[in-house]
Amino acid sequence: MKEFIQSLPKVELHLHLEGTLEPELMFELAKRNHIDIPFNSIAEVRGAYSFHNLQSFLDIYFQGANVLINEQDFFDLTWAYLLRCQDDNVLHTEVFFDPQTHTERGISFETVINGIHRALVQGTTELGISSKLIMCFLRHLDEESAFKTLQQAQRHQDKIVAVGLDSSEIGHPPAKFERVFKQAINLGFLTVAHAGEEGEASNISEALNLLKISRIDHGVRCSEDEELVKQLVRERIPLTVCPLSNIKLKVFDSMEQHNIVDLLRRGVCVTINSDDPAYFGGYMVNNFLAVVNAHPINKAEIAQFTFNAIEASFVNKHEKERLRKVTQRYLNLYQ
Ligand SMILES: Nc1ncnc2[nH]cnc12
Ligand SMILES: [Zn+2]
Repeated sequence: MKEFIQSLPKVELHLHLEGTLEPELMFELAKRNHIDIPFNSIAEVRGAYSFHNLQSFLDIYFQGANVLINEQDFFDLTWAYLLRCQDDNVLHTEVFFDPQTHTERGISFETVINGIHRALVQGTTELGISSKLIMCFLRHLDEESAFKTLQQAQRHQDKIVAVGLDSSEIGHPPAKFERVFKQAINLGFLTVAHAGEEGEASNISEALNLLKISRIDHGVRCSEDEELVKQLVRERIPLTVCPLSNIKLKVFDSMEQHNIVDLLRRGVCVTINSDDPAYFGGYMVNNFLAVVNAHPINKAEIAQFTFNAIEASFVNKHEKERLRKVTQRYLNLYQ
């Protein structure tokens, strides 16, 4: 099964570039940019990655991002992630970045996006990995800051396909950003949002109704509302689920208790993603393996995660068809 998962074609739809900052690169960038970090060794960094909820992770995640200063740093971060995609046979990826994490520290929007974009283009030409970029608003910041960020993004609309919403869910419901999302949609951006990760199921409905999102990031707490699950199935609304993240942040007590396989079998368009792999114990293959090791599941069901991700992706219908064919051929050969 391990070999089947390793070579299975994959599509990732929920990945924070800032969450791919491995301790080794953190040290290298800290040295290069003369930034003090509160760790003496890579082992010490990894030792600090023990979280009891989303906020305890976010505190460390924002601190880690302080080593990213120059355009080349954002290139190196993104390129290192794309090499992991190559290792895990990820054919297409749709990645988040949080501009406010950087602009709030005085780094220009251009420095961030130009470094990321250059790596994504190189990923397509040199590695054959296609990608889309999604700009997330930090929901713990105010509406004014989100509007300002949206304005900065307008000059780069050729590089950004959608806007999203991340950071602390509790206390910052989707309604807080209804007007920002309305403007983003008017400008031509697609929309997604983190909802129902730590926050309750009503956040999912609110994000669907007020923010007009194309897919829900996490959304695992939908199980608490039977009518909502039926709606997700009926309308094929995708959930970008992040199994290892959910265990690390104590959304579920164990992988055996995770609801992803149950949702899959009920017909929800669930997908497997790595969220912040440098912090949560691994990239796509590790997330697939963690699910499969905890839940008896056959190869057709495992491949369904890829078919769902293709369906939920923002690529055009010809590209979807191509990815479906590649995946079906693989399944036919190895089933
Ligand atoms: N899992 C997560 N939830 C909310 N915001 C995030 N930012 C990075 N990872 C996140
Ligand atoms: Zn996330």
